[in-house]
Amino acid sequence: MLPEATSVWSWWRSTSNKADETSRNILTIFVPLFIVFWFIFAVRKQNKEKPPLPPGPRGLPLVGYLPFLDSNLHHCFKKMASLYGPIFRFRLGSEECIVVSSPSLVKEVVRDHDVVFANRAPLIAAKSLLFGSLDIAFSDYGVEWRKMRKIFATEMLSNARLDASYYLRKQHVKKMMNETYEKAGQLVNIGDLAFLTLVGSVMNMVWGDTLKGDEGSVMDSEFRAVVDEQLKLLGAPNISDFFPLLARFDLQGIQRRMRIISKRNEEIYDKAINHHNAGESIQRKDFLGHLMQLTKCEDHARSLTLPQVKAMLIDVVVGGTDTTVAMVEWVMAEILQHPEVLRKVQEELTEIVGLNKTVEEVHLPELKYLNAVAKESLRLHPPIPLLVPHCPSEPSTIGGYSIPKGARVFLNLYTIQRDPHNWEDPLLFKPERFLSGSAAEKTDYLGNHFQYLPFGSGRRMCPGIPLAERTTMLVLASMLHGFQWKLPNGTVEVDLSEKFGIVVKKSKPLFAVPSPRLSNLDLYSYNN
Ligand code: HEM
Repeated sequence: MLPEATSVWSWWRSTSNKADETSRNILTIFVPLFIVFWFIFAVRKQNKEKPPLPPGPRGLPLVGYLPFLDSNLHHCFKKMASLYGPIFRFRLGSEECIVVSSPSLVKEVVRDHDVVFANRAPLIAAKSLLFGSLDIAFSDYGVEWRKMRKIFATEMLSNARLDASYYLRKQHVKKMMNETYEKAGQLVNIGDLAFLTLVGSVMNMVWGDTLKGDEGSVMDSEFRAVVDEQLKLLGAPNISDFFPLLARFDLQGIQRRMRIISKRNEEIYDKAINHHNAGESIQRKDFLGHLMQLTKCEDHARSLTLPQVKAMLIDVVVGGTDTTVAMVEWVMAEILQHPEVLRKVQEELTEIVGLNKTVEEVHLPELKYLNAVAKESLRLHPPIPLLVPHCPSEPSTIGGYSIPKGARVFLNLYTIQRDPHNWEDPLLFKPERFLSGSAAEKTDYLGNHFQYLPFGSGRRMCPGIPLAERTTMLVLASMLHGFQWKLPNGTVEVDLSEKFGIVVKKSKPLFAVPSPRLSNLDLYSYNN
C-alpha cells in the first residue's frame, strides 16, 4: 500500500508531459469538490434520518417562552395542546421542555421507553432539601433508587406494616372527630382540618411517640411550620432553575431560605433519631424505627446511610401531606356542591358502618360509592396534574419526534383526564362512571389505563398509593359519616378555581358547617 501511494505522489509532483498536467489540474479541482459535495450530502442525509423536534412556540431569545406562561401552568399547557397538538416543545431559559398530552404518547414514554425516561431533573430547592437528591422522588434511576423503592414498598408501606401502624393513624382521626364535634354549628375550614389530621397521622407514622409530653408537642408544632415552609419553597418558581449561569446569585433567595429550613428540619430528625438510639421506645411500629435498623445492616443490597433515611422520611412527609390534603379538600368540595352525591355517600356509610359505630379501615374497601367519588374527583382535580417531570437519559423518539437528552418531559394528565376523546362528558362530576357495569369500572390507580393517571405510571409512579388510599379514605369517610355538612349562608355553589404549585389546591379555602350524625355522643370523645 505504502509503495503505491509513494509512486502516485511522485507522479503528482514530477509530472512533465501536457496530458499528465491536464489530469492533475482536473483532479485538483474535482477531488476537493467531490469531498465537499459528499460531506454536504452525508450531513443532509443524517438530518433527514433524524426525526424533527416536536412543534411549538418560538419564544424570545435567552428567556424562551418564560414570559408567556400562565401561573396556572396546567391550564396553559391545555391551551397549548389544543394549538400545537398532543406533543409540543418550548424553551424556558436554557431548559428544553416537552409536553405530552395523549394516552398513546404517554404509553410510549412510560411503557415503551420507560427506562430512558426514568431520570429526574430536580429543582434547586429540592436538591437543597434532600442532600443533593438522595431521596426516591428526585434521584436518578439506578441501583440506589431501586433499593430505596424496594425498602419503601416492603419495610414501610406493605400491607402488614400499614396494618400494624393503623392505631397511629386512627388516633388523629379520633382527634379530628372530637374537634369537629366541638365546632358543631360553626364554620370549619375543611383544608385546615384535613391538614392537621393528615400531617399528624403521617408524623405519627414517621416517628410514633418517640418524643412525649411537652417536648413532643413543641416538636410537633415546630415540625408542622417547617413542613409548611418547605412545601412553599418547593412550589415557588425559581429563576435559577432555568438560567444555570444565574444560579450562584440565588436572586430570589429560595436556596438560602431552603438551606435554613433544611437545617432546622435536620435538627428535628436528629433529635428523634437520638431518642431512638437511646432505646426509649422498644416495640416501635413507626418508619424511623424500621429504617434505623437498616443503617446497621451489613448487606449492601439492603443497607441505608443516615442521610438516605432522612431523605426518605422527607419524601413521606412532603409527598404524603399536601397531596392527600388537596385530595380531601377537592373531594369534599365536589360532594358539597352535589347534594345528591352527599346523600348517596351517607346512605352507604350508614349501611356499611352503622350510626352506632365510627369508621374503621376494614370498612374502606366496602365503600364502593365513596371510592368512585374519590376516583372521579382525582380525574377532574389531580393534585399533581403534570406529574413530576421525567428526564430522558439519552436522545429518544416519541410520536415520531426527537426528544433531546436531558429535556424536562411533562406528562399532561390534566388535559388527558378532561379530554372528550378519552371521557364522555369530561367536565361533569359523575362518580357513576367508575361503578361496576360502567365504562371505567376497571380503571384503577395503578397506571395501566393511560387516560387516567393521577398517581403516574411506569417505574416512577407514586409508591405511596397504599398509604394515600388508607389515610384519605379514612379521613373522608369519618368526616362524612360523623357529620352532616352544609355550605355557609345557604350557598349552593362552591368556587372550584385552582392554584398551581407543587400540588394544585383550591385557590379559595372550603368552609362548611358540621352537625353531628351519630347516635352515641361517646363516639366523638377523644382521650390523648
Ligand atoms: C393523593 C395522594 C397522592 C397523589 C395524588 C400522588 C401522586 C404522585 C405522582 C403523580 C407522582 C409522580 C409520578 C411520576 O412522575 O410518574 C408521585 C410520586 C411520588 N409519590 Fe405520590 N402521591 C400521593 C401520595 C403519596 C404518599 C402518601 C406518599 C408517601 C408515603 C407519596 C410518595 C411519593 C414518592 C416518594 C414519589 C416519587 C416516586 C419516584 O420518583 O420514584 N405519594 N406521587
